[in-house]
Amino acid sequence: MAYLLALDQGTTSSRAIVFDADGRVRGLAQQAFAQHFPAPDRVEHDPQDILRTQLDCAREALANAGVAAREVAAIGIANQRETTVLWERASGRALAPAIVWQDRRTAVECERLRAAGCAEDVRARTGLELDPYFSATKLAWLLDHVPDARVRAERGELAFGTIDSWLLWHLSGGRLHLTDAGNAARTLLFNLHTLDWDPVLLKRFRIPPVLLPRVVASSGVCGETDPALFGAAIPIAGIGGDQQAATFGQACLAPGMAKNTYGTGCFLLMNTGHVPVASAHRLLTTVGWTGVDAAPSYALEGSVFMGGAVVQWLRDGLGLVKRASEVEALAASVPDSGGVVLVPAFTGLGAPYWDPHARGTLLGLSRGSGAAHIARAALEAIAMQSADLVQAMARDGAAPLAELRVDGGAAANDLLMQMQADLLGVPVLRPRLLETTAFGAACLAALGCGLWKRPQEIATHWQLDRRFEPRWPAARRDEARAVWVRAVERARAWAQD
Ligand SMILES: Nc1ncnc2c1ncn2[C@@H]1O[C@H](COP(=O)(O)OP(=O)(O)O)[C@@H](O)[C@H]1O
Ligand SMILES: O=P(O)(O)OC[C@H](O)CO
Repeated sequence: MAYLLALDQGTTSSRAIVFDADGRVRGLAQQAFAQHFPAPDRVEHDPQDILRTQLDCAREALANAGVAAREVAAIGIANQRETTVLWERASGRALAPAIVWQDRRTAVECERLRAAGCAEDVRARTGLELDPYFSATKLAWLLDHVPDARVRAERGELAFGTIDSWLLWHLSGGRLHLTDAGNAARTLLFNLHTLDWDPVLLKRFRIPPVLLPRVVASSGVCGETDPALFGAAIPIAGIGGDQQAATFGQACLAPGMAKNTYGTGCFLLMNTGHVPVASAHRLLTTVGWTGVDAAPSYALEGSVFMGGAVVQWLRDGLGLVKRASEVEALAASVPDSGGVVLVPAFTGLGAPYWDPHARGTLLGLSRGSGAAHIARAALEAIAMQSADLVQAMARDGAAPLAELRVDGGAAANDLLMQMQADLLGVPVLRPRLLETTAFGAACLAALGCGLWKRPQEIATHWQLDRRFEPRWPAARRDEARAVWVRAVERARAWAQD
């Protein structure tokens, strides 16, 4: 039997899963790692923590599965995207903490570039917003603030990478400096149309080209692991940003199919086929994957910064629940939120608003409001933000959504999934395997190493757990949406000054 090892390097934890050739989970390991918030607008990870936890998980998952490295046909990597690492080529040592995708320290620089009239051109080239979310301004910040970094970069001593590149470098003992087009497409430095680094953008963001990884196919053998790591060299045959990987793992292979992942944030991606569809409503156009069909696949994406993280805040910030899973019973103990609306713009608002100055807002409180109403409002906010994305996609002329496939930690919440179906007016489909990100990475690797022959094989492994049917009439939906729109207006631009 041949096996696949999927590495899922997420924002709050590293995971590894061993799948067999029929797509069944054989072994799993997960390790959380420290989140660092050195200032209100900063979020950092220690790149060494990322590496250590990821390698530990890989070894533990193999041990749990009772699988030896030589039995693994290929490794697939899925990773938190945009998070930026700068390291020294000679030693493989990171020069500074990784700047995480949620970090807003470069908001002012993005504003300066927008004021200089760059946003439209950047959008046309990259499909992205000029927002601190993406890697380019984070990398420029590192080059400007780490002592000697810019000179050393110019001399070719340093390497830049998103987390896929950082892992690949160390998995290969420093031999591979690579990324895939899906990850590259999140940097603000990559041209969606030429599928290569864009010289105009490199100049605009002041990035020396010598820092950049080589772009390879998302699915295809790109190298192998250092034999010292797992006891034998393992081919590496899949690379995907975690949201792209989840879209692949959800078998959203045909244009118009969409998935939403409810993790720390919410990420809704719709496959648009082999053409990049430009958004007029501030969604992102992104590369899905390459190397699967002759032409690359593209997606329209909406990214919400606070998804399941709202529930973490109820737990850690307010102490309303002890565990995230308890929020469902608390919210279900009241029939509605009693007029309470929470806009969780704790780190600004992502798509379709892109307002780094919006802040969290709790509205409609009365003497009767209690913890349960706030919990319910928090779940509604997650569903409302996702509905904003679907609405923007419809306004962009996307085919009406027939169904939404869901995954991620918070998709386990039945009440939230029912709210989502009610608010969208389409069925929400939850698969049995919620680890679709890791599964997608395994699928990219299985096809990349030739273990699987056709992408359609993925669909044969996708199994339904539960289908949530919409129950609200359109009028009720519109009413609820109108209240939400008013609440979002109150939250916007709050921290402008
Ligand atoms: N039953 C639940 N209801 C609502 N949210 C939940 C539930 N279980 C977990 N979560 C939330 O889901 C998130 C974890 O999901 P996960 O997919 O592991 O995230 P990530 O990959 O971003 O680290 C956390 O933010 C947590 O608060
Ligand atoms: O680690 P996740 O699952 O929260 O995903 C993070 C995204 O890739 C950020 O764009």
